[in-house]
Amino acid sequence: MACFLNCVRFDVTARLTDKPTSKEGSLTVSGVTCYSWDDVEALTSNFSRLIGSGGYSSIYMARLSSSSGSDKAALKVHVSSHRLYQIFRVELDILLRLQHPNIVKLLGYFDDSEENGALLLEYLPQGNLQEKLHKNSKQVLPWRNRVAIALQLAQAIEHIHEKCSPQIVHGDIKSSNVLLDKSFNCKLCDFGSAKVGFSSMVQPSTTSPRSRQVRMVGSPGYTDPHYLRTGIASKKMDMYGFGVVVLELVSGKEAFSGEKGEMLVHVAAPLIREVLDSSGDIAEEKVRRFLDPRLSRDGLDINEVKTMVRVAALCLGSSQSLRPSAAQVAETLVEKVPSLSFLGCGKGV
Ligand SMILES: Nc1ncnc2c1ncn2[C@@H]1O[C@H](COP(=O)(O)OP(=O)(O)OP(=O)(O)O)[C@@H](O)[C@H]1O
Repeated sequence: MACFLNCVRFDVTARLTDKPTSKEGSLTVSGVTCYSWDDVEALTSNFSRLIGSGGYSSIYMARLSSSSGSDKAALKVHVSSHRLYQIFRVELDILLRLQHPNIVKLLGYFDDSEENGALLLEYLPQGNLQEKLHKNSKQVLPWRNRVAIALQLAQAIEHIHEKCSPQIVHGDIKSSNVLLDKSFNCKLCDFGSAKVGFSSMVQPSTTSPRSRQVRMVGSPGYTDPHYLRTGIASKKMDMYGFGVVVLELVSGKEAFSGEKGEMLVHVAAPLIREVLDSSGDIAEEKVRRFLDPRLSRDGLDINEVKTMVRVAALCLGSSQSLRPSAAQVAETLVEKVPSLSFLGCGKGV
């Protein structure tokens, strides 16, 4: 278990490239603990339970001892490589400065300063949104949770885009990067592709083809065509990914179906065009046809579904400058989706 040898203040305004001041033993800085590799092995009972995996990492169940017993946590171990170590550092540096109810909380980390790194994160028992929507057919995510997730994701994005300094572009908004707590609240995770700084547009920080290959290659079905053309990351690229997630929430369809070789943005293209070409009004019958057939129609307000489709369409527009900001999206949802009143933020019916 971690032993607390020291306690120092960590300057959260320090440059993102700054490293923590000590690697010897466990060190707690602003509530975040720096662990040794022995600690990591103990926390995960020697990596005995894998709970998730991604392109660059494996995620293991961890247990932290507390006064009431042991609390669950998730340990994200990055693939050991000098090249991929940079991705770990980006994610660590960003999570060290982010605190938001809808962003996954960093509890601790291991860093050998060369090629190995691991992040200890709060454990989210409902897993990721992609699995919840597309892989678990028995438990259908109710409509009000879907709109709540859309709002909370918009608020998380608004936080990184507007409310922290320096500002952050996430760079990989997708449903598998939205984790869910026991009440299905959204927690945005995976900041390994993020870009930091600048106001609205962020050039790739390195231009060598090798490093660009590692960073921000995008996920099928979610990548902004503007980014694919220019290689320039921007806040509006996050809004594009957000638009795809909203389409998934409404339709229950995957962003990219490997089986059909089909992208959701293409399936939804006629609907999106209709929203963008008209003043925003969409035929109810088309919206109903697009809606997830597993959702109960009882008491479902079709105007809320229209609002969600409209929001998605605006985020997916080809002109980046016309896409709404996360703050505008959050405002629209609060204004026009009465179901959100259960969160204490909607306008109510
Ligand atoms: N804190 C957590 N609690 C529960 N499950 C988690 C947690 N963090 C990650 N996971 C699971 O592991 C998966 C992969 O996590 P994450 O996206 O952070 O890894 P990655 O290697 O960065 O993935 P990517 O391929 O998207 O870059 C998540 O989709 C989720 O299912």
